[in-house]
Amino acid sequence: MSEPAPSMPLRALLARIWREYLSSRKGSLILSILCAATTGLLTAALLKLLEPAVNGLFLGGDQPIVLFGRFRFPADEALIVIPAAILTVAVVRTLAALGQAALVNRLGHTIVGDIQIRLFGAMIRADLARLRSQHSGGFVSSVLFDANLVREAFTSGVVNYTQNLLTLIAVLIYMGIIDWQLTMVVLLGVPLVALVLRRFGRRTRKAAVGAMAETENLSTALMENLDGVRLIKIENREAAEQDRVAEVVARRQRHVIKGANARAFAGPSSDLVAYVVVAAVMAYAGWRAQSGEMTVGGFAAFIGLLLAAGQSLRQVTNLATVMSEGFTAARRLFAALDIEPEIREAADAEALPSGPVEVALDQVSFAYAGTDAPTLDAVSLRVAPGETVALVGPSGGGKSTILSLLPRFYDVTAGAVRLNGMDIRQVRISDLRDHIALVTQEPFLFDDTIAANIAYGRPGATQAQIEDAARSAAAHDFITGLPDGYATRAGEAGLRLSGGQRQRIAIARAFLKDAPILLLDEATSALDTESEALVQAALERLMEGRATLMIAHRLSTVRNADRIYVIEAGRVVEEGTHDALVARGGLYARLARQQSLDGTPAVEAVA
Ligand SMILES: Nc1ncnc2c1ncn2[C@@H]1O[C@H](COP(=O)(O)OP(=O)(O)OP(=O)(O)O)[C@@H](O)[C@H]1O
Repeated sequence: MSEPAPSMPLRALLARIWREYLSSRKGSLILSILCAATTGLLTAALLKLLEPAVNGLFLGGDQPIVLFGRFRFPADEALIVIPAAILTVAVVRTLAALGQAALVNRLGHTIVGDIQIRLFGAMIRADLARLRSQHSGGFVSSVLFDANLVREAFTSGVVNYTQNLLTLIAVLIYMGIIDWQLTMVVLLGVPLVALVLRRFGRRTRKAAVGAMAETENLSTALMENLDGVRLIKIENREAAEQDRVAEVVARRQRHVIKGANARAFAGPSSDLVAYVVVAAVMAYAGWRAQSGEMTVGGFAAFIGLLLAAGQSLRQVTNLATVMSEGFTAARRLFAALDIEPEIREAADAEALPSGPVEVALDQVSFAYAGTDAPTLDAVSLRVAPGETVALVGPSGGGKSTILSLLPRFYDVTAGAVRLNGMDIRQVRISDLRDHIALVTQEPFLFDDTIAANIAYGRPGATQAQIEDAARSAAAHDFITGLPDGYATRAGEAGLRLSGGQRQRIAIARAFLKDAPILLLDEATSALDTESEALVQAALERLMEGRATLMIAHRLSTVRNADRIYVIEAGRVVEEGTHDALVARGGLYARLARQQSLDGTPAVEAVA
């Protein structure tokens, strides 16, 4: 495992980026760096041509023209040779620049795609506990924004950096060739420019960190508002929510503006220093030209090169800030990618053979992370194949928690959940989940066709199998009445489907999955009486032959259960059939009386 990403030193960070994202694309990367290097060197070469151009074209004379210190031409060919040389260098430079752009764009965007896919993979495989503790806005802003910052840093950043750094080096070398003493004067100005830019660079980085955090807050606020839109409307809180979002936008803006200003001010400030250097060079060069130690062409080329040096230095420092933004984003991304799920498959996990399954909780205790008191305390229960077992009891007692332990959404803290006697931590996770169908109070439908929603757990199912499942779930008739039947998109229809219809689609999904264990989490409690009757009948067909564990608040739905466990404050306080528990006169009998199931009139409803 790599070291924790947020504190990862730069070298380790670069090594990891190289290993995971760049090494497999070595070819493209090297080619783009070569193109960048060519562009950089030829930019300097174009400026260097100013020297023979001015000397050969304007000052004339019989001196032969020397290009790049080695190609000699007679003086009378100057009018042809110099433009031809400029054109040749310019064309090659343009081709290299185009190649660089195309390669960098492709490389960069493939890397972004890679990061986004990995982030999504990490998110969807993360423990439920972690997903619950973090708002989805954070994941969204990582996937959409942070990944792009990394792209900027490691493609355009690295490649443009190389280009400008090489231009800078080549320009300084050419300057040195023209006049080394003058070049020394220039070099005195470099640390000054670097100092100015560093100062602004630090401000940019700080702003980037702040902006990233606020981008996360903004996506969280947006998603929260969309999720809670009904509540917002019913409470007339639109304006208040807009103000809340405006605050986040303003906070983010402050960071973004600070960063943009730091970046924008860095240029002109370093330009000022550069012009001070140019002024000094002018004075010194003029003095040297007067004493005949420098040609006019040399002087012109020198000034051209000097301006180019300033430009490249500015770019290099600008890119340094882009890269540091990228590093910050990469550290955040790696930190997110590095969190290992705690629910892991044992190395020697075994397959779970298909067929009927007996479920048993054996002295199970459980505490949610970060809570002191255990949520479940030594709970034991069992469900044989074909049996229906109900969990009832006061709100917050731990019934839903028991259901979450079966598919290993959470792992027990003590005791064991067993299937046919096998501890579920010794079973392959995919096998375990293949054996369980879950129907909840508010079934989730994807924005896909009704058919695809039913077949979600069995992607290879045929249309006939899907329709069979829908018939068993009493859903076929209403589905065929939809505009496009089974091909109707649930996203569009989702809003039109009633709670009972959505529930029956979920039941059809469970029929098709045909798992031996069925978990029902208040599957009928959100329905009206008529829908409830339809759904209840479908559920009863679904329960046949399976080990069913159901939670119900309305005791009318559990009176036919083979066994009822009454859960209070994380413990099983009573166990038995409806009649036996009513006769016992304990908590269940009290709940039954409140719901007038024992023949006496209702006193109060149970929450
Ligand atoms: N993700 C979680 N993190 C921390 N505590 C939790 C979490 N989920 C539930 N709890 C706590 O665990 C206890 C049991 O909750 P659980 O949802 O299992 O009860 P329940 O019997 O199903 O309640 P209800 O009938 O109201 O659905 C409650 O005190 C609840 O606050």
